[in-house]
Amino acid sequence: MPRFAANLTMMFNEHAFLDRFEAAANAGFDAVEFLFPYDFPAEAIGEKLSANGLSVVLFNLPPGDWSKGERGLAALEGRQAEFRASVETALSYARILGVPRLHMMAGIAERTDVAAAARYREALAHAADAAGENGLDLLIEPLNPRDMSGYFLNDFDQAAELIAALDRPNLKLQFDIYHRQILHGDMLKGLERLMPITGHIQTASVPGRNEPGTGELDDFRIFAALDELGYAGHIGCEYRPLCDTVAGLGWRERLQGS
Ligand SMILES: O=C(O)C(=O)[C@H](O)CO
Ligand SMILES: [Mg+2]
Repeated sequence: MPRFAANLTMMFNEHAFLDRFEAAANAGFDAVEFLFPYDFPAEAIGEKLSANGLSVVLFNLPPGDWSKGERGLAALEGRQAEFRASVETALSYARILGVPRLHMMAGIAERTDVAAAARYREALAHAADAAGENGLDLLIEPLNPRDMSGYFLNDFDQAAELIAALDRPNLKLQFDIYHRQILHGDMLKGLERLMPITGHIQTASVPGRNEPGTGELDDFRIFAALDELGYAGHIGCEYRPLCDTVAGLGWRERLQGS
């Protein structure tokens, strides 16, 4: 049976961020992920993890100024120094929190912009090497344009080609089932083909981005396929609950015995 990590950016929003750790543990999770820890000292988050017997399986590098629409610095012009500083910030949090992987967002840029593509590649190589020196994986995730308009990395083959070209053992794909379905479909074949380069999986129903089992896909068939493919990592529950988070967790009972 797959293991699930609660995404504390989307789930347990009934509570303030630092209180979501206890809520997730009380709801039976042993692992969490979140987008960004940087509003809080790493030590404060570390205390919440250890007090609640949780591990953190993923978070992102700082994305630039989110409130101004920035969604990563890597491909942006004139932001290389800031980008490199953001790698160091993420690594300092990673060392304290013990996370095994980081997601690097690409930024808003045209996919046909050759200079942006070169900046992104260079940033990726730098971040992957820095992560590798710390024993971490570095992940990239294609995002669909409905949720993230203008995002540079918006195609799973584009991601796979970059991972092959950069040829770093710790550079991997973040396979978000929700984005994959919106961008390409062909879910089971896509998982089978991309599993060798996949470092983390996330789930949400499509198109609502809610609890598994509430959308157009057979999410439970997909979870079974992940088992069959030998995926041993956590599946991040990156969904917006339709109701109270705990009341909406009934979908996990459908996994018993699967
Ligand atoms: O949006 C997603 O699916 C993510 O996982 C990113 O980390 C943040 O946008
Ligand atoms: Mg995701």
